[in-house]
Amino acid sequence: MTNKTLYEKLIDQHVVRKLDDEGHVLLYIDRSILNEYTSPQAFSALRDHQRPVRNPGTILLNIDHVNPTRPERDEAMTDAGGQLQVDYFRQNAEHFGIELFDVLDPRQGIEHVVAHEQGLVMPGMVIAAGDSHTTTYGAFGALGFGIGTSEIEHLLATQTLIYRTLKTMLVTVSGELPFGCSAKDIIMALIEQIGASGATGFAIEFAGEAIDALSMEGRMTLCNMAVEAGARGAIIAPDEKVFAYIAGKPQMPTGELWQQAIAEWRDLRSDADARFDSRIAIDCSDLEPKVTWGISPDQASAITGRVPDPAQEKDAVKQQTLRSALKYMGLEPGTPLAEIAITHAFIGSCTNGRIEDLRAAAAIIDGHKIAPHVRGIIVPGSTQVRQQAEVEGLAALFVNAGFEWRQSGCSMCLAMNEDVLAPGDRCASGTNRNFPGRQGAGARTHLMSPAMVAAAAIAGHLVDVRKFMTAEV
Ligand SMILES: CC(C)[C@H](C(=O)O)[C@@H](O)C(=O)O
Ligand code: SF4
Repeated sequence: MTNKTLYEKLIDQHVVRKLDDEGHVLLYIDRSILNEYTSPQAFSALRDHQRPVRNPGTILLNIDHVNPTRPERDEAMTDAGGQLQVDYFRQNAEHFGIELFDVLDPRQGIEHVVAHEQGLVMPGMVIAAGDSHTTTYGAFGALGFGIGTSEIEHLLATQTLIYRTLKTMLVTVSGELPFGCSAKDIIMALIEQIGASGATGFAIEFAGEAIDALSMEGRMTLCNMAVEAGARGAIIAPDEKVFAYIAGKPQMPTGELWQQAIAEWRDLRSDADARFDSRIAIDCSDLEPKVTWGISPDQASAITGRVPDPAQEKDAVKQQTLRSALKYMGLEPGTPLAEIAITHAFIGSCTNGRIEDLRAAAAIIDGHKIAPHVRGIIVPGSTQVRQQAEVEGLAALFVNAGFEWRQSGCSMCLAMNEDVLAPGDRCASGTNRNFPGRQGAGARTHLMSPAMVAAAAIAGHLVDVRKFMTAEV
């Protein structure tokens, strides 16, 4: 009998060599996904030293950050900088013999949606990629984490990384998710509770009945956004739901190999007496739909709440932090959150751009029109999600309600293409980051679930989604 956490087991299985007594190891990496934005210098360094990529078959190059999402798709980027990045990315794919999902590829999309669609994520894997939301893969019982450009170079050259093992945090979520709430509200509640750096230095394991009950999409939302609490890894022990979801995906084993794989994957769980460095318990039965009112993901509250009053804050530093958040957000203390008017509504991103998110939004929008002063934009997480939404009639429903229905990419999640807000714009956003300028210089972001965004788009202001729901929705 061992007493290890799932995280420790995955690390143990991937350690090539222990490097010191401070927790540094040489870690074997099973898979990597690179985007056009964070990989160029890594490739340049390999070229300078005339090094090959050690195992090109384990890498995928995928364009998502800078590509336009205008409905009529072509290969051209909007600006010269983006075009340069994409052109170099294409050259690197060719030069190093690595598969590329280019803009017009039917498999293209945001990397954290594409990866599992293509069956690249399997339980037990360690996946390091040039993007912080690689934590998403924890939903499949894989350890995923983001790496910087020099680490990408090391990984490409050696298939390994110098890695510092993390402390472990068990987040147990009990209770039944209430009406109107989703995985987004659970993760926003956790971040609000522990703070935007509350899990820095930790790998989180999520467990408990509310996690078991979540769909795969919900689990991905949860693990994806765990990085906004500082976690460089968030993992859920794989169960039958995972196996059913990944079965038959491209690149998954089949037949006898598949049977062997799931037999091994069923053992991927923390031991009953595993020791965690930290434990957090959340009862989700009294959650209410969440929104952020500030410039950090932990500056959040239930939609029934009000903009906080800095004067009530005794701690001078915290008071100043609050004041500057409200100044940037253009909000008055005490304003009911449900009275904050918006100019934009955005649904998309690797946090909430999957088919289930679009279905949740459509269920709210059905039969409504968006408020005349609101520009509503929906950017599916992948080309596959887009096609699926069209087949299901969701796209038509969005368009009839007044939304723009666009092609896939990161888009207004980080505004690196032409999908940029203007100073003073205020966006109800189903994304993951709300720091100043995230969606455009001087623009204001309120994070929330896609259903909440849909409701806000209709109302023209932040609003409690439960007002738009019948008990059956
Ligand atoms: C561009 C990339 C480095 C970045 C990340 O790592 O997360 C981006 O995807 C984001 O969401 O801010
Ligand atoms: S959708 Fe947003 S969070 Fe996700 S990878 Fe793209 S920019 Fe980063």
